[in-house]
Amino acid sequence: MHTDSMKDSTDLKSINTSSVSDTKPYFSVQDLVVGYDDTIVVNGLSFILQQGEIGCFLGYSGCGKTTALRAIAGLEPSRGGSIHLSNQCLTDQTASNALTVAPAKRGMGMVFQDYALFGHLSVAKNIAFGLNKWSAADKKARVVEMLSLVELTEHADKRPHELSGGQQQRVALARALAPKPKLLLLDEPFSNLDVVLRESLAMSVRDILKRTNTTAILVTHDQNEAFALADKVGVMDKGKLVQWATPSELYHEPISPFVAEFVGEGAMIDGIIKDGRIETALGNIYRRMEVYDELGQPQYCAYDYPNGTPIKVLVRPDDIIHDDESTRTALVIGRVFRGANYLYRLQLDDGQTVLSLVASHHNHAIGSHIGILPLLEHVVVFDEKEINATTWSESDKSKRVEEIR
Ligand SMILES: Nc1ncnc2c1ncn2[C@@H]1O[C@H](COP(=O)(O)OP(=O)(O)OP(=O)(O)O)[C@@H](O)[C@H]1O
Repeated sequence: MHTDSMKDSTDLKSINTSSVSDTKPYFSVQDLVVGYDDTIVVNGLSFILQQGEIGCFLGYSGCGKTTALRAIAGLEPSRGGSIHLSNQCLTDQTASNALTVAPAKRGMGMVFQDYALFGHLSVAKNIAFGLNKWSAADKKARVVEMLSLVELTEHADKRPHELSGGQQQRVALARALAPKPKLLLLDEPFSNLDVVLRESLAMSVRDILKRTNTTAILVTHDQNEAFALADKVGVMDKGKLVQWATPSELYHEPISPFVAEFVGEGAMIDGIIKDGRIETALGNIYRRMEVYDELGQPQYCAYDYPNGTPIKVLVRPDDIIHDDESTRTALVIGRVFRGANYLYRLQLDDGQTVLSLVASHHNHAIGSHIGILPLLEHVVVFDEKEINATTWSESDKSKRVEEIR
């Protein structure tokens, strides 16, 4: 079963990048391998970005995000694979004469976690730093433009230490963007900032990158940041890109239980196949086809598994609705106040737990039972080989529609 996003990355293998120039992606990484001494840290990374797209590597600490970013910048040597940017080959270890373009010649800008600003230079001079080959007039105009872009015009003559953390990071962004890089790399750019500022700065950075049509790659371990900033997010695990997809696809169509549990909140419950449906402690799940009849009713069909096959079902907090009228109840075993909502941890009759988002005026004590209404229409299910059995490829779907008709 394939999602379109999977096709994006796997189809790359079949693209003959030398002959089909108009279908060539703006930026492509193919089978990249990077390591330190005897250890492979990035293992076969492949993805593409179109011009102006923002990509992100998301993953636990140590999974190889920064190493992948540094190899793209040319700061770590790659041991395998190729990288192409805007019709230029930056490294190709697959060619008979392996080639590598030096970091300074790759046309990339970088923004780091610690801003790396020059403390003795003014904001304007920091921004002008990479423009030494520009004429004085062009340089001056570009600095004015960048100051306005990051809304720091009135701070042009200040030193970095006179600015807040968020302002300093905007100076770093303006400095990186000033020379018009072909690709901007951002390594945990907001991790020194407090949580509230992080999300609003991520949104304003996205706005700036979109306005300047900048192609960028962000590294973060914070999924809110990834979702606020990126068009495509790659979830990494042990040096591999597990899924490269839009934030919404990652959330609704995770390719494996690892992605499902890493992205968003939720709980996995057990199910078992019985006559083409899945029996669970929350009720039966029928395979939905995302195909509708003339009356707009969704069409269902049987899951392709024999009776007795164990299944894992991902239940998100918004799949469990609190309903006082419901005869199905669950025991409140924990809760977290989230302002508008409580996130309840609920125990089902068979001991399994699920989460539920409930408006915070419904204040139920730990130890009480509440009525629940499970919405099992869009849950994601995984078989024993950890394959997402919910996602339909277009060809699987049309074949199935034909069979049903
Ligand atoms: N210079 C180095 N020499 C040897 N090993 C390294 C070096 N840099 C990183 N590593 C190792 O490579 C692995 C991946 O590190 P990397 O910094 O790429 O991970 P990361 O996903 O960016 O982690 P974090 O989110 O903590 O920054 C880790 O096990 C790390 O210890």
